Amino acid sequence: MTKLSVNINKIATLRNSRGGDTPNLVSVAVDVQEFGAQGITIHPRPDERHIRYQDAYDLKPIVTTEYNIEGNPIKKFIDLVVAIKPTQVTLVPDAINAITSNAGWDTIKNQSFLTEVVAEFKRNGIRTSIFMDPDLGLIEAAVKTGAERIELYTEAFATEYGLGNKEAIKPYVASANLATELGLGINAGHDLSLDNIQFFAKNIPNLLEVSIGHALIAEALYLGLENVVNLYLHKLK
Ligand SMILES: CC(=O)[C@@H](O)[C@H](O)COP(=O)(O)O
Ligand SMILES: NCC(=O)COP(=O)(O)O
Repeated sequence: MTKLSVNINKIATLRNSRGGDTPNLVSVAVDVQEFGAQGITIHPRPDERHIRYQDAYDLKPIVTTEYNIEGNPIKKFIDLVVAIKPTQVTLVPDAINAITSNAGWDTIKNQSFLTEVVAEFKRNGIRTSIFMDPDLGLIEAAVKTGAERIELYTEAFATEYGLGNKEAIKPYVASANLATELGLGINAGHDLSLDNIQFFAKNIPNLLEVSIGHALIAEALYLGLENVVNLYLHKLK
């Protein structure tokens, strides 16, 4: 079965927008796990515009499922992850000012850098996953870094599937088959949603974990809105 890791970046975005502590990130993470999610994902960015580095520490004692920390392995990020020792670190080659993740690693160009970083996390007992486009050559190079998993970057699939192009799954299926053959575990994420997740998960062999944030939090708003509006109306009677 594929595990669902809920990315709670957007909860932190909402909290930060008022400068206070509503919604409380730790309570949300506790509830998300209570509701059955099998993991919590955060992606602290260098500007801390949503998840703050302190959040990563505050979450550590309450994440009883898989704790996945994503980010670009700059020194500050590596130190944070090594101090916290989550279940998994997902390496993402973010540009400093990227609005969101927009590319996977070039595992050929960055082979020696990634190999060093993966070894450092391995020494600390942390599983490493590499965020990747569905490119067979790059996946062959990924295994040489020593990483245990790859995370397939699903934005291209999500966009094409939304336009009705189901063929967009093909490179992901081929990538998953190759990764399995090479002994790499398979995660996936970015722009997965209630609309596309079932099709994606049904077609990708050996999909271990998906991390979903942006759409899941938006869907939680849509699906919860009627209930909350009615609760307010009731209080105003
Ligand atoms: C690696 C990945 O696809 C997600 O972590 C995504 O980047 C979410 O980050 P933001 O919430 O900052 O958009
Ligand atoms: N690794 C992907 C992730 O954590 C969530 O991405 P998104 O659902 O916010 O696009």
